[in-house]
Amino acid sequence: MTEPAISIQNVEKRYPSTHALKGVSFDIRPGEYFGLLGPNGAGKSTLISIIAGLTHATSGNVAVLGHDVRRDFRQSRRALGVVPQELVYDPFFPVREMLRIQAGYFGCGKDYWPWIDELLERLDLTDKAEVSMRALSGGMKRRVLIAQALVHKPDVVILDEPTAGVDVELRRTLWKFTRELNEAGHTIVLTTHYLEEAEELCDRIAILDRGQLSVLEDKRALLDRHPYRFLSLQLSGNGGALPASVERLIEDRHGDTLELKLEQGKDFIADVMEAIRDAGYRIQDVRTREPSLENIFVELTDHSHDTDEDAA
Ligand SMILES: Nc1ncnc2c1ncn2[C@@H]1O[C@H](COP(=O)(O)OP(=O)(O)OP(=O)(O)O)[C@@H](O)[C@H]1O
Repeated sequence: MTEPAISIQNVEKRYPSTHALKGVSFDIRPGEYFGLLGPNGAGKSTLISIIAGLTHATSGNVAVLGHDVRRDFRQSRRALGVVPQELVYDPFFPVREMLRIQAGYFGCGKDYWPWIDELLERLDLTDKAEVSMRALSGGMKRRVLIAQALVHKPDVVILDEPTAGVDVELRRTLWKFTRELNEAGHTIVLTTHYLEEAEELCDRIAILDRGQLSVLEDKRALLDRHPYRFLSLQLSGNGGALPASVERLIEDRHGDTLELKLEQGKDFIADVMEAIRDAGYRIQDVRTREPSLENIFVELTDHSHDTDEDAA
């Protein structure tokens, strides 16, 4: 069997006041584009820190391409490129020099310089190569961070919210670039709060929720497993009260528009429209929409109906 890109077995992490990871196990397969999602405080950053060897798990095992992150730290770290959430850099070095130094930390010498120039090119940084970090804009610094994580051509790349606060153009550049890296054989792990990003890019999705794995599934299967669709109806006319059969489907109303959620095989568009016409309205416009990953995520991580016991 092929070695997992990342293997996570029974990982627990306890901080003095928080049980951040409560026994998490899953494998990330080589070559996949993997989405690690979860609400704030779910434990994503803690798990990434453990994978990167920056924090130790309280118990459990993690390996990158078969290298245990504690016992074989150097090899596991060498196989990994982590694009961090926060900007950390030395302000005085010019960009290209800084990247060459960074490559040196991984034992990568001059034969990696052409790759560094390629990274600069792909991230639109070539004309900034001689500029010092402190003179770059926030978006440019973020591009450098990505280059920095990739200087040693790691097999596995972790992107921890790479597009938080970046403009649309850079976001597009990054999407394209990471997809190309993935096509070239790199395993990509993406954490993001932009669910449309995960929906667009990822093959499989894991959702961490309060320190536990609540979902691990192919994206397509996850989307298909939620068999409902949204119906948006624009009404006119002075009709009366809508029947209960329609009222119970209403998710939102704004102006003359009703947003309804219909379960496949149970609620039928034709029946709904007929009931609305019978109530004395004209239907001016009809739109339907499939659920997005965002809708599913909200549904799966909504704890508003939980009891206190569930949270413990
Ligand atoms: N160094 C630390 N010391 C104590 N508690 C911590 C520490 N780091 C994280 N925690 C706690 O562990 C839990 C998980 O936090 P973590 O940052 O891993 O979540 P996250 O899923 O990355 O959240 P976000 O999406 O907000 O970044 C939280 O309750 C957090 O307060």
